[in-house]
Amino acid sequence: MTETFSDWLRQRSEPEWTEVITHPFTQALFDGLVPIDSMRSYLVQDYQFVDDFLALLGSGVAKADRYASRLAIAGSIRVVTSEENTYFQRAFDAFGVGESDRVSPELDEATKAFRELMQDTNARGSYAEVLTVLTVAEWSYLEWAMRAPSALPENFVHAEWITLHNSPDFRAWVRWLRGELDRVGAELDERDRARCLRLFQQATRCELDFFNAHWR
Ligand SMILES: Cc1ncc(C[n+]2csc(CCO)c2C)c(N)n1
Repeated sequence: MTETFSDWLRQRSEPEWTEVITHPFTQALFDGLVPIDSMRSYLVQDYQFVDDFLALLGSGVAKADRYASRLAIAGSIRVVTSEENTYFQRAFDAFGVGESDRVSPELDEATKAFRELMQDTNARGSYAEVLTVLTVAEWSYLEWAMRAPSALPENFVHAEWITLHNSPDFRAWVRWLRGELDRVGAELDERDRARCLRLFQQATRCELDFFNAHWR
């Protein structure tokens, strides 16, 4: 078989997958044309998303079947809690986002749905299922960001949101994540593969709804 498990999952998540990675929000981001209010609310909601994402990475560390995998996931936790966190703080400072919107904003339906999916997977999911949800979130972001032109928008809030997601380090992390999902997926029986597919499709739908919530 030449088709990998991650390719198999993605192909069965069309057309939503392609709608995510070519979303008009991302095109407007490249052109520096996302209105300030949309970018602000998107990042306020995304910061809440990142909280559960971080918990899910912790679940991956706990559930991994070998030390090398725990180390790789722990390395990504370091990025989310350092570079990525300072980006949010600087963007919030630039937009004048107050404390309550940083810590406990009212959540959009799309944010709630995504958080529930991550929390359920954290509480009940196998290692393969945790990897599935992590892979959708990271791979889809890499794929839209790889479509960016070399000339970046002027505003750092827009420009860094692109470069965070297409840097060589981020590419290497996504490559590792897919390879890990392929490795673990190869051992699964048909029923467990089908469970991963359902989750992959659900997470892709959540990504699409998340962009849509901030786009007109
Ligand atoms: C809705 C939504 N989906 C995916 C990501 C991507 N993402 C989530 S946490 C993180 C840092 C991990 O290295 C990245 C890139 C996002 N930000 N928002």
